[in-house]
Amino acid sequence: MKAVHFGAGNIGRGFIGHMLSASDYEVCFVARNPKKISMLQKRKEYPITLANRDQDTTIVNNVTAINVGEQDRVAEHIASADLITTAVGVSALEDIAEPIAKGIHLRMQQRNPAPLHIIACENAIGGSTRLKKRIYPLLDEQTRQKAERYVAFPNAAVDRIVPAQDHQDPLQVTVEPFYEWVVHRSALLDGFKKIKGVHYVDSLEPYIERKMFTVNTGHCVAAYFGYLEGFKTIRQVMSHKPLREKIRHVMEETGAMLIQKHGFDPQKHSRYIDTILERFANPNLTDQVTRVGRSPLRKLSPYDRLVRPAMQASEFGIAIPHLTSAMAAAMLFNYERDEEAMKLQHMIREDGVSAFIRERMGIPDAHPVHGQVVARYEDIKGRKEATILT
Ligand SMILES: NC(=O)C1=CN([C@@H]2O[C@H](COP(=O)(O)OP(=O)(O)OC[C@H]3O[C@@H](n4cnc5c(N)ncnc54)[C@H](O)[C@@H]3O)[C@@H](O)[C@H]2O)C=CC1
Ligand SMILES: O=P(O)(O)OC[C@H]1O[C@](O)(CO)[C@@H](O)[C@@H]1O
Repeated sequence: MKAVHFGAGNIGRGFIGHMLSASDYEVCFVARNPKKISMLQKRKEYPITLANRDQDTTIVNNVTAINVGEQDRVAEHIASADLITTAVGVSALEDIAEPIAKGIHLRMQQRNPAPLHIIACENAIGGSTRLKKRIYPLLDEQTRQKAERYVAFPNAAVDRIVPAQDHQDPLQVTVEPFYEWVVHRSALLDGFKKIKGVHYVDSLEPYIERKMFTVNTGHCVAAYFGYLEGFKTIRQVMSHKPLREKIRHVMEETGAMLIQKHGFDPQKHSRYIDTILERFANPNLTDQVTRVGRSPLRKLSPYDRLVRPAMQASEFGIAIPHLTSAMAAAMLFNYERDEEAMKLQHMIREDGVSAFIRERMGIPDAHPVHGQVVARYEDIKGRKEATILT
């Protein structure tokens, strides 16, 4: 069985490539970095190290790579593949739609009757559906009709912390031991080769919401609160007891919503939060707050990890003082090397906080969450300025 994976970055190599190879898929990375591509082509393997006490290392084999710019070669690989996966970042899905569309077109021309599954492994709700919406307009009507029968886009939730890193061997990647990959089973076509270790479910929403609004909410909140306090790494943030408590409170607020919406057992959910806090604090992993807080415009968008749980909690009448503080902290993330952070600061300077919350976060002026976020923003900003002045 053959898989084509877009993005040979941290999650691509450290999670998806590893899982696919362990399930006897031949994996071809479609990547951008010429040095990594050439090394993958020559070596056909790379090491991954677990961030545990013994730093256990395993070799991922049966892999190769091609450059995303070689569109004909990419199309040929897609025409004969069984599975396409992606880990390029949600915003880059639009960039890979065209090469995938060309591959599907060639595949249909070649009358390959085998099912093709396309799974976006990104931090987003409905990532594969979003990718499909980018690909379909690029297909002609006949190819689109065939794709409806032979190509499936199951949504998925992926969870494994893989920080940005630099090793002597550019292919090496250190990952946390924990992982969870959940795939929407009902969207699978007959003939799909199961990936070992993947959890297949008929209803994905409870899983993806639990993951996004606990792990991803908690993690980015650790980054934004930590950044405001001047911490560099998530480990430092987690060692600061008052901040760790604040992060837990945010996760308890999203948890109250998740428990009410999906009927999760409160005690089990509390243990889930504990496990996640321990994962953030992993002493064998160094993760920068600026990586975990990256792309704040995306993280503050209406369907992402901050606004979406806040709006749902509000509908259930759940108080969210900590979550609204976290949203305000995200709006104060002004890391100069993050393009989105700079854009965010520019927007707030130009149009004001209220317009940002309305236009970019999708929270109308009259909604109670709107006023709460404005108040928290002014409060945190005021306190920060007072600290700088004293
Ligand atoms: N790192 C983590 O802990 C986790 C990340 N994710 C998600 O996985 C995705 C990837 O994240 P990371 O691996 O951390 O980022 P990364 O920056 O390490 O990897 C992304 C890779 O995609 C490549 N890429 C971007 N555009 C491309 C294109 N058009 N064609 C081919 N390759 C392209 C980049 O060159 C890079 O190597 C994101 O959506 C992220 O939210 C999900 C769970 C955990
Ligand atoms: O690209 P994003 O959304 O910042 O994703 C990275 C986040 O996902 C996580 O892996 C959690 O699944 C964290 O490592 C990190 O905070």
